[in-house]
Amino acid sequence: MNQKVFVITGTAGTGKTTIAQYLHNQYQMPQVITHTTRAPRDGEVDNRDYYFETPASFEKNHYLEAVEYSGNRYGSSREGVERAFAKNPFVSIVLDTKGATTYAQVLGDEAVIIYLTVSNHAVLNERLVQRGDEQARIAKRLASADYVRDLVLPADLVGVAHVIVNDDLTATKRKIDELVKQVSSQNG
Ligand SMILES: Nc1ncnc2c1ncn2[C@@H]1O[C@H](COP(=O)(O)OP(=O)(O)OP(=O)(O)O)[C@@H](O)[C@H]1O
Ligand SMILES: Nc1nc2c(ncn2[C@@H]2O[C@H](COP(=O)(O)O)[C@@H](O)[C@H]2O)c(=O)[nH]1
Repeated sequence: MNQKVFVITGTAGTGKTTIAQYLHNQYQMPQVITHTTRAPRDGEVDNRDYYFETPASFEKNHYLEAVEYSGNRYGSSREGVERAFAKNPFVSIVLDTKGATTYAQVLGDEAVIIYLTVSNHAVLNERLVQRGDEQARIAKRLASADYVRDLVLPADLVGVAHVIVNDDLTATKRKIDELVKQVSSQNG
């Protein structure tokens, strides 16, 4: 079976992590763990949610792509991708739209890009509050140029990304099921 990486992208609160967890629970797809210099949120665990790095340790990995997002560094290392592929031919990764664009360019058909969005952007703030994020962090995130950029599908991903409006989680999961079925059936 050919390898595929399901790249889940979209702005903050659109449900990227939720869908990566669904792909893991429903389809046993491991998530590529990426590296970040941001501090862990409550409940986040090193080596599971991220490889949490210092600015110095961040430099030591071999990145397929790396970005700065809302004042912190993030990167997906070749080592992290290989670790996930060692477990399963289908894996997922959660990236900002800049990283998703790089994956589409570098991996071509091996990357299945999913762009999540919502009908009303106002719900994103509410979702981050419900998730338990600190108000100051939410305000910084929503004011960042990266958050605003990711509210719109980048031109390079038009016609490439599968766009899913995640207003209703049950409906979103059904669309993900259809996509996994389609990719599996085309993957001799
Ligand atoms: N369709 C939905 N309706 C209501 N709440 C949702 C929906 N999808 C996800 N959520 C909730 O919204 C919150 C944000 O979701 P999640 O953490 O998956 O977003 P994210 O895109 O990974 O955000 P970030 O980029 O900030 O990490 C979570 O509490 C999640 O349970
Ligand atoms: N281009 C990359 N983007 C990444 C990577 N790891 C995570 N992310 C994205 O960063 C933002 C912020 O994440 P958060 O956990 O602080 O909310 C979000 O869009 C993630 O998808 C990466 O390695 N490369």
